[in-house]
Amino acid sequence: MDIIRRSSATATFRSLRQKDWEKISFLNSSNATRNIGIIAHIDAGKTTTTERMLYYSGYTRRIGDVDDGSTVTDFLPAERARGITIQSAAITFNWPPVQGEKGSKDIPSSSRAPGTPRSQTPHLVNLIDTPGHADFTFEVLRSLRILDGAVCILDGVAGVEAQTEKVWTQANNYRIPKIIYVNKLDRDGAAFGRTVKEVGVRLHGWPALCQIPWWKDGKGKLIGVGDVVNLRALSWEEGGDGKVIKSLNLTDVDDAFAKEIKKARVALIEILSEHDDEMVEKFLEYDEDHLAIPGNDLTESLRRCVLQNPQRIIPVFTGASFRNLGVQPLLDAVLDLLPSPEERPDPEISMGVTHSRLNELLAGRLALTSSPQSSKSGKQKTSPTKTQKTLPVVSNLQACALAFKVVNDPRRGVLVYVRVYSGSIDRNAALYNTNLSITERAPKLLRMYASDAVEVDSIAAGHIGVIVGLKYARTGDTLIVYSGANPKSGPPAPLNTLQLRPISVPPPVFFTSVEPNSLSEEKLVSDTLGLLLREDPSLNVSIDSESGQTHLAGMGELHLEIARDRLINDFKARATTGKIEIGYREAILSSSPQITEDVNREVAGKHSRASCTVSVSPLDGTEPRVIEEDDDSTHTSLQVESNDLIIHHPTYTRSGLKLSPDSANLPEHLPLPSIVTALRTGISAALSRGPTHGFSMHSTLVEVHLDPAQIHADSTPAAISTAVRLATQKAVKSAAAERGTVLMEPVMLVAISVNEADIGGVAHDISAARGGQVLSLDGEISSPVSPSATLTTSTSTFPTLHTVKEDFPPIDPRKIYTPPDPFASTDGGEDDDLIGTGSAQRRIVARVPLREMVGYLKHLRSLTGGRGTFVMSVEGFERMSAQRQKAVLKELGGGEGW
Ligand SMILES: Nc1nc2c(ncn2[C@@H]2O[C@H](COP(=O)(O)OP(=O)(O)OP(=O)(O)O)[C@@H](O)[C@H]2O)c(=O)[nH]1
Repeated sequence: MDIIRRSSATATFRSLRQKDWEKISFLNSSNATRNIGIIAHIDAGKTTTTERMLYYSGYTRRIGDVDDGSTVTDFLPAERARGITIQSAAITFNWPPVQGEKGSKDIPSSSRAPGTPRSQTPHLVNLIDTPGHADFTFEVLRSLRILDGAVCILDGVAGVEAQTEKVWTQANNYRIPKIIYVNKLDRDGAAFGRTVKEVGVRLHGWPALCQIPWWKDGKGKLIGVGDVVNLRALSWEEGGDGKVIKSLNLTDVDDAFAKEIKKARVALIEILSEHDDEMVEKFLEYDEDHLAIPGNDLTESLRRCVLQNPQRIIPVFTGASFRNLGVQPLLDAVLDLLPSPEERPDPEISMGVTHSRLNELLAGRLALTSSPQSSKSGKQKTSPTKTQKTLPVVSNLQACALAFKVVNDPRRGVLVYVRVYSGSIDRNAALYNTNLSITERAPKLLRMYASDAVEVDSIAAGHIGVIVGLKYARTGDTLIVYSGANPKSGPPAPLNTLQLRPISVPPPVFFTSVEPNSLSEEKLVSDTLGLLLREDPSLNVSIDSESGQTHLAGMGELHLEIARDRLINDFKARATTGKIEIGYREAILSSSPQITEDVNREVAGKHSRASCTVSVSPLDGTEPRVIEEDDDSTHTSLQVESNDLIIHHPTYTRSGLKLSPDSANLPEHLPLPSIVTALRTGISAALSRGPTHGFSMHSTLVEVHLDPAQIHADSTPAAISTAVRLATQKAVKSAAAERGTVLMEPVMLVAISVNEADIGGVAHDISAARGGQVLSLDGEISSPVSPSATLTTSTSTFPTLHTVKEDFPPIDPRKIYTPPDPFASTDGGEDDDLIGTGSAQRRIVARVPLREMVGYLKHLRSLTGGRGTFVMSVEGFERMSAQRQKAVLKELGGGEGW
């Protein structure tokens, strides 16, 4: 029997000083780095597992506990109070632990002996802990896009839950290699086998069991795991901190367990051979002896399979983090099986209408292809390639990074977490923000260990770090360093529009009012709201032009509750917030004539004037959302939330060139891009309040006809915004006077998991009592979206529910090997049948108006004896019937608006 001590015994990671860090230079190489996320259903044990990772890697001296609020990663007061993770915490540690302090000779070498796994040499792990609650899906998404790999934690009692499926699908969309950790196997009712079969059926991949649970005498007490890859058993001392692991040969464990490990080994080789030719060769090389192939060959084969796209093999590990059992081998698996930044696909970029890949750009091989878009006339046009001739020197592009998270730290100020994709960001570098078109300096750079930090001089490609001192950068912004750029005007076009993997922000569906308690509080409240928006772009702040009231809108009730908590408890803003309500939208039904509005007035002692001509018309949901354009187009199209905006500038190209020497000039201080920004601001304000009920406008096409003669030498952006706002308001009113407006309501795509016995009652309740439309039972979409529905915004965050079948053919659970479950009431065969037919647990997918889903969890629980769960995301907005509209208006106060 061997004792394995894969945890820090002497030095803590934190105790390494800056100069020691520099000495461990291999840790800075990106192939010794893992940027990993932990994804799972709420309460599966992400935070509990992360705390153990920090402890075993030597970063913490005691294990934090979710239940007594002492964890490192859930560090927001609101998170600690609720025991859930709200904000992704990015933390860095190394694994296996660096044992030497002060850069001594104890620091191991980076070189790996042939035939040994990667986990034998120290790596730098950047771990992103993502929230599990559905309201924070956006938070999960923006973390996902910077990850190179993910560990998906499952609750071994509950199995694969609805939220897990959703996040898994999202991770598939980003092509993120994943491994699974089945947690909580110490609990009564733990069902490893059933969970593994659910992985196959619901996550559409073949589970490759790298470990199986070791139950004492085959009964329900978990004492360790069987290591299928290395043919050994690992045990942890009961009640200990888990640092010491005993490794036993198969001859030293009871026969039944040894036999099961061998059975699992055969199954593992079989499944790998189906997906990896090299494994077939190994199998033949070792005379078709499943037990003779060395463990490291299996690890290499697993790695190749995990990196395949699409990923069909899902390595499975197991344990009980709360009992300090199973976490170190999981960390080894992160290094052994998940990719380094260098092994990831070239990141997607966009520059204006061009879509390409970052390394293509850097290598000067930019393929300038536009995303397929159609014109309003429906005609397809081939993509332009003209930008090539104007492409500036790319070798001056010294760094390209994505700000994936902004956090206001009470001690350090605003922290901007970045993932660097190329080059390196050095201290004091001038960062050009391509979303905001501004340059900011990066005065201080940090590497974060949850709430602790080490200052560094630079953050290199492949790494995650923090920039302190940026005043404007927001979550989701792309930051570039371009040598020789003028700090005012930024890098040359089109590099100044370079964006890394942009994600679309779903429309907020709930809102609340925020009222400062006194005039003197107004500034703090507005600054704090500004900061909340920098942190979380899925929040939205608007000011009702009539009542002057501030509205804070978000994705869900919990989302807004947390924002409210942050505002009042964390930032100590003195404000009163209203009830959380559904954010309906208002739409016009007919078009307006062209309306011109002149502004000619004194503002702050300065004379300013501008005119604008605007018309509006309804979008009926069948119109394409974006019209094709290139730098030579004589219009600019933009989207203002769910409304389209087209600015016609017949005498100028989109890039600001005058088409004929005879056409009127634009004033020098107002180039076309500044005018477009001013127009957008004014139109956005006008559309934030509908003419009849005061809800913001939806499905409106606003067309501005820009005549340079209307922009004068004394015009200002503010005057242009005001003129266009007034003109749009008048145009909307005129359209509403013709045929009125209609209310639109958010409609959710809902996935409900229930037991077989409850399916009829729940489906009936959805369609009869809640006006929902059942789309599928068990993931089979019976009918697409209702043809009568006016869905003008499709924002579903799990659209692949519709495509799962074609991407991944169904997996027959009878073909998945699993060891017996100690708590199983039926034998394995019957259980297989249950899972295969979906009789064990059924899933209903439906479209339901959000209004009918408020308080649904409680109702579902009562319908299903507490067993039903559901997830939902916004699918779009739909016009309401006259009857529903009447009911809603009555509820809101007699149809007089608010
Ligand atoms: N019995 C048992 N309980 C566990 C285990 N792991 C976690 N728990 C408990 O499960 C609950 C949820 O654990 P968390 O670690 O907060 O789960 P999470 O996935 O981070 O949850 P969110 O942050 O809300 O997304 C806590 O009460 C933990 O103590 C385990 O291995 N065994």
